[in-house]
Amino acid sequence: MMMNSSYRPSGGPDLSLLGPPKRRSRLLIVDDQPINIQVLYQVFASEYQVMVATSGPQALEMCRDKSPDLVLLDVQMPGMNGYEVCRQIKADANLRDLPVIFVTVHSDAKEETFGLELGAVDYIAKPFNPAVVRARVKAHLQLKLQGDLLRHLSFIDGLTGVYNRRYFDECCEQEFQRALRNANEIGLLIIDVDFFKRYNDHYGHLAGDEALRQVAAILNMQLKRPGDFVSRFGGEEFACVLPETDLEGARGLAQEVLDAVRMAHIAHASSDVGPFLTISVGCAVMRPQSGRAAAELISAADEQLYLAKSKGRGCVSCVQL
Ligand SMILES: Nc1nc2c(ncn2[C@@H]2O[C@H](COP(=O)(O)OP(=O)(O)OP(=O)(O)O)[C@@H](O)[C@H]2O)c(=O)[nH]1
Repeated sequence: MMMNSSYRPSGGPDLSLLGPPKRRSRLLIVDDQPINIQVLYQVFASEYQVMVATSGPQALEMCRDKSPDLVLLDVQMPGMNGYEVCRQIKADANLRDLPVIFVTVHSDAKEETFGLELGAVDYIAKPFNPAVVRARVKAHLQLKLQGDLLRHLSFIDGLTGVYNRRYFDECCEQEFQRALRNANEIGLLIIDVDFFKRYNDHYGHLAGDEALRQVAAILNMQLKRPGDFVSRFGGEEFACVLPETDLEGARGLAQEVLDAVRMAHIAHASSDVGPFLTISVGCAVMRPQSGRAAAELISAADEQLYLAKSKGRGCVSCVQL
């Protein structure tokens, strides 16, 4: 599954997803006949946020822009029919998890099988019983929300609550491609806790875990722009992807996170840097061009981290590619 960064809050994952839903579910009704729209609207308007599209292309646009939770899709429409809309939804990595229910007068077994094979979750024949349609939609929405939650959890690091390496790998590549398309710069920080083996040896592994949680929370707080995100890159390493950020901006942020960790005054009696826990930060910035890869940005930030370590730790090292 692709993650769409436009829905990502700054810094870390949206933990509000773990609680009860904060908004009404969004239904998109797609039909070219106003009378059909009206009937379905009346069935659902009191319970859901209902949106309407009257053609296939408009439906696809609304799926991309308005993030509905479920689509009720008429089959027979002039121009692009419902089957084609469904096919395009299922072919789009950002939309393929969106449940589609066909609502149609053409309800023979062959048509129904065809619609389900295209990836629809259900097929409702007209004329329909409103109570049955309501119940079916409710059941499919519950499944959708559970699926969303599971997908979301699969991208979170269990120890620190920030995004995990899997999320980093997908989203760093996605942001890199976006920067390439828009001719923007992109920055990457790779952050490592200094003398962390000694920390574990001195305070114990559980205290080490707690220190990692604290560092993750500090990094989360420092990242304020909607596209920025923190992830756990490895054991005691974190990575921050900074879309649309130049060298000066990335260097400034790197220094801010460094200062914030130091100012948290987490005691580290066996560090050579000072009495408190510190981090080293490798920072790389580039304006991607075709033929270049996100891996280049990652290995450059990693090299800078190595330089920061060799300069004595507790500092930032940056490069513009
Ligand atoms: N408590 C805890 N420790 C971890 C975790 N993941 C990795 N570590 C520890 O982090 C330590 C990293 O050690 P090193 O790679 O030698 O680096 P370092 O001691 O930080 O030394 P420098 O990076 O050179 O400053 C190892 O002892 C790992 O066991 C974790 O999830 N929890």
